[in-house]
Amino acid sequence: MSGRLASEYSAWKKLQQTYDAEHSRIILKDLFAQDPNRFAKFSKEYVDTTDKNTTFLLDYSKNLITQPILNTLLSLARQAELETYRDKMFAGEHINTSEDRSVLHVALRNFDDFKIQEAGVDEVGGVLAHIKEFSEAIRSGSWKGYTGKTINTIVNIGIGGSDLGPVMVTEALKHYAKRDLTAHFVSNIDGTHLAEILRLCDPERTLFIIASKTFTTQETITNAESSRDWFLAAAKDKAHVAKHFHYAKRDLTALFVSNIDGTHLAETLRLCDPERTLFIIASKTFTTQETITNAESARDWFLTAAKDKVHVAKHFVALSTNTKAVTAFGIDQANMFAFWDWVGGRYSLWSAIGLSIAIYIGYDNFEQLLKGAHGMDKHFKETPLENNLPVLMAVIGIWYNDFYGSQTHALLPYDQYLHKFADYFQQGDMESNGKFVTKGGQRVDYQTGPIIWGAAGTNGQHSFYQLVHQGTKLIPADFIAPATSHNPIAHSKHHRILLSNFFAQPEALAFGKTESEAE
Ligand SMILES: O=P(O)(O)OC[C@H]1O[C@H](O)[C@H](O)[C@@H](O)[C@@H]1O
Repeated sequence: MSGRLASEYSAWKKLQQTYDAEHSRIILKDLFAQDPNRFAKFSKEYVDTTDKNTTFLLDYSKNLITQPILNTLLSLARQAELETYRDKMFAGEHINTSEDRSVLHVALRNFDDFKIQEAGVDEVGGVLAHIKEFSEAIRSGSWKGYTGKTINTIVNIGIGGSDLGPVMVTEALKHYAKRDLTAHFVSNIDGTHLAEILRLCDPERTLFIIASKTFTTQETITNAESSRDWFLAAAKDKAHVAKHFHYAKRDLTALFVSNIDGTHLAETLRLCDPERTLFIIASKTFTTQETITNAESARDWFLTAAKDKVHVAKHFVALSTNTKAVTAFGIDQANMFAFWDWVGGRYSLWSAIGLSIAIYIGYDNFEQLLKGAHGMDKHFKETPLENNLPVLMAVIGIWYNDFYGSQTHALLPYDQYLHKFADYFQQGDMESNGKFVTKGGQRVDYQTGPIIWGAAGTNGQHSFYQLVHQGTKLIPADFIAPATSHNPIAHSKHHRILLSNFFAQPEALAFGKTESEAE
């Protein structure tokens, strides 16, 4: 971090020597056979310091590491001054030297805990109060559109960080949303997928379409049987398992437009009633071509119905750092939700860019989201590297990317709610690591990060896992651990698939099934 090449540190050289000398002997089943305590040694439970009920397990025992390798990886982090730069970041120093900016997304969810000196940090509370007031007005119906009707649809127009974060979180926290949906698709065997959809269905008005070429696919048939059970609990007589149609009974719908291809906006507007739609123009700079073009088209569409420009104020708000461009667009400054240049686009869901989340799931739930992230910030700031979950995941990632030469890293959450997680984290990781020079301007001679990809795990099993498991060495065969008494979770096909996920992408652990859940 000091500007040197990472490959110049002694720890890097030692890792290279270790890899060259030992990697052919690092076989997972042997590591478990040699050490019955491997799981205990290489797993950590996270307990949120502010909410002891918030816990999760990080199991990194199924990675191709030994204690000496992990120690050397942590030495590398120390030689690169990770702790010093972390502390500088939390102190508000301008560690983004190319733009002379601080990097302070942690200040968006701080709740006055860390003392941070930087212009704008003391304004965060005011913006949150604005988000609370506005989101509650939309949700309660006290905010009325230009004909006096309540808002039932919000359309977020934004791209990159101004789209991916809110899309991911509104999907992940859908359970808490004020909404009803129109057409539903169930694929994941994780019961929450079907359960969430059945919550929206009236058995008297629902049609189930069982789509399966073979009619034997386990996930589909299980879901079909559960749906039939649910239906019969209400309908009683099997004779009724015949004709059922459902109709939209929409409450509050959140839609997202990002692509400049006009069909994205056009298809979205088909679902909107101009009298009851709120457009949220989400752009940090308010100059991004795709977003501004879509915002102008949305305004034209709205004015075709509303006629008078004065009504724009009731139906358009902006999330931006650029007051001048927002007011020039015609949005009332009172309806602008500010943030600051120290928020990177990929971290902006925690800022005013999260307005769509707050409206969709309610401000109190949005605040819980911020507090959960703050708990992890505290852990990252205060925990020694040996026990520091994000640091452990990061250094294991370097081991695979730079020494094993793994070029891609799949994120495969088995929870349907997280089906947008890989899309979101592609930007988080790849935009962060997408550099080719050091802080000192020197060209690097190693990989700075993997290609991030992924999907809901169960769905991936029926599309791309075949190549992962049986293709030409995308993942070395050693990664697929056979069942052993020391490795009890590897006793079924399903568990072997879970294991191989763990080998390739440690971050998935925090979000996917834990070992005990898998059992
Ligand atoms: O929010 P905006 O200013 O419209 O920017 C949208 C996106 O633009 C660029 O691609 C940046 O690299 C991203 O970090 C950003 O999220």
